[in-house]
Amino acid sequence: MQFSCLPSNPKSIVVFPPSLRPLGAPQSSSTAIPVTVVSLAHFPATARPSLTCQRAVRSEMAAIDGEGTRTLIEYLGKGGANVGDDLAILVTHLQYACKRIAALIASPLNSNIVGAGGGDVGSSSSGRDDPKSLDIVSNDIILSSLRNSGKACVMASEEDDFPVWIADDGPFVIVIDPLDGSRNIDVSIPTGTIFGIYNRLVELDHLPAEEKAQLNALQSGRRLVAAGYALYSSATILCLSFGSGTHAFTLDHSTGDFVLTHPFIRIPHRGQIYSVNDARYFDWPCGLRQYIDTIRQGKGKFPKKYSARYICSLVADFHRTLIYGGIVMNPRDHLRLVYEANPLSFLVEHAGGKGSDGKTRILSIQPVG
Ligand SMILES: O=P(O)(O)OC[C@H]1O[C@](O)(COP(=O)(O)O)[C@@H](O)[C@@H]1O
Repeated sequence: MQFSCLPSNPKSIVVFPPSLRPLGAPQSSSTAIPVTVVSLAHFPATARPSLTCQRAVRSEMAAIDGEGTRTLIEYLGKGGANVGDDLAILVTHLQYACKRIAALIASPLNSNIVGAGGGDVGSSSSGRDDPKSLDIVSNDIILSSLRNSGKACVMASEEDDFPVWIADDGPFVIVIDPLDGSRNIDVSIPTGTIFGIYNRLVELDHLPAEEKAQLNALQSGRRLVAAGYALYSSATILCLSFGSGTHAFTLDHSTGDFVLTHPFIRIPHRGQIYSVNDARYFDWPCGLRQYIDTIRQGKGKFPKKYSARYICSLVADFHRTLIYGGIVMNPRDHLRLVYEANPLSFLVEHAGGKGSDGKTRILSIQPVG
């Protein structure tokens, strides 16, 4: 890991390093990677949004300025981001699934289900009447929504061993972690759903379902059409990007609508918070130890001492970093490129930040398995 290349006074950052992969382990969808989120100033001009994209953003902003409250459904339509009918329908089904998961997590009845911390449940070897974990129930909710949408060809989920082929004519590929952070659910710590959306690769249509499901799910993050997360916390937030800005919607429980509350999020140029599991300090490479030591003593170019915040729930730690700035990272080997790092990197890049493994742009890493 090359943390020596990080500035000693980083702007806002998210990091998950690859060199902590077990030796010889392939870089794959199940591989952890470092992610760095830095301000737009750190991008070369060529990596900045194109003029066409900037024009689309300006007209979208004008549309938002001219109106009051805007719901997600309105935002998706012709007067808003105008994402196209297929994508609008898909996202409508996904947001419904997220609302069902939010309700499930908050329900007193979910003790009949089992938190992911509750041991080995819901596995295929269990009996039919065994309780399922909330992860598995969330996975089922998402799959059924995608089937109902008619717009998904494949769902690749962190919960499934293999991607599930849904429909030959579904235009979109969905990669998803249905319930991240669920280890903490029994103590009501925030959790989240993370997803990415790709176009179906029509050139693979002739292949057997299993093969085309795999290959469609292994697209590079650069090909993402959209990405998002739902944060299940004191408020339920749905944060989305369709490639022109990153926007967050808050669930209004009185109407059941997601309302646009954070249009065009810009990650602050500089934050004062670092977020990492400090207990692993002695496992970190020395570059990372030096970097954290420097910022927490206020010895970088930015003279203030950074504070630590670590919820141990990726969506919650990421969301705080997106809004307040700073750096969030996981230098261990258990966050996934396909389901977690790619969608979050897409979101942070469209908010003016950066996702890195310490030396490489996350979105440029080709998943291999
Ligand atoms: O134990 P660590 O290294 O602090 O990891 C915590 C991270 O693991 C996660 O719980 C994800 O783990 P899973 O992918 O196994 O659900 C994240 O939400 C969190 O950021």
